[in-house]
Amino acid sequence: MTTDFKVCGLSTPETVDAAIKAGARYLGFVFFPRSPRHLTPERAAGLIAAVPAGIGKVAVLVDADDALIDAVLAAGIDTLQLHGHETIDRVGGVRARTGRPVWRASGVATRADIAQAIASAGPVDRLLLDAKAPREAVLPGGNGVAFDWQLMLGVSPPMPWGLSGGLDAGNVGAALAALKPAFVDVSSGVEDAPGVKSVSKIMAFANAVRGA
Ligand SMILES: O=C(O)c1ccccc1N[C@@H]1O[C@H](COP(=O)(O)O)[C@@H](O)[C@H]1O
Repeated sequence: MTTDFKVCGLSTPETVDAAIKAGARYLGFVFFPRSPRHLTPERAAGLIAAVPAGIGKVAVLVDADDALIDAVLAAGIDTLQLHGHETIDRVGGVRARTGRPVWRASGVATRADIAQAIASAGPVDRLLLDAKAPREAVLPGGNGVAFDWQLMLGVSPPMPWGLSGGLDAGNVGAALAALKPAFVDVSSGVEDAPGVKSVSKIMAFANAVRGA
């Protein structure tokens, strides 16, 4: 069975279409002005309108307020990926208020980070383990950096979890074989430049996931 994958940071009709044709289970849209992948809810609505039922439309949010969350849901988003410093109470509050699936993303650089990510995830539907952002990074994610996957050996999070950070067509097979996450998430690894997605790299990533 093929592992589910998400293509994140989509911003054009062509690349949304490519991700759908490649078999992505989730499409990610970033609502964070400092990101080169940032979209307004209005622009996202135009892209989401073309997505068939059955494919998840995930908003990547960083410490978003309720007004932005309501705007992205109105744009057609169905799943909320919280990628900032949201507390357990905030995660639970967003889930209770919206009734939508919530994913909690956490940065990993050490085994202690993984334990902390699990302990502080709150009532999430999925946990997304991403590489901790480099000190000089402007973004909390989407930096194309992987963490040391050996840190996950022997760790079995009690909730469905996904792997992200620095994945691409060349390494995702090894990641899947070693860690067996419920899903994988890619952004920089299917780009020609920050924010510029590549149709051929999306296809190559999908083939690598299927071949794993
Ligand atoms: O992609 C972004 O611009 C972004 C901005 C703010 C928070 C998260 C972001 N992306 C997420 O980062 C990971 C890993 O991305 P990459 O493959 O290493 O580039 C992924 O979960 C994206 O959803």
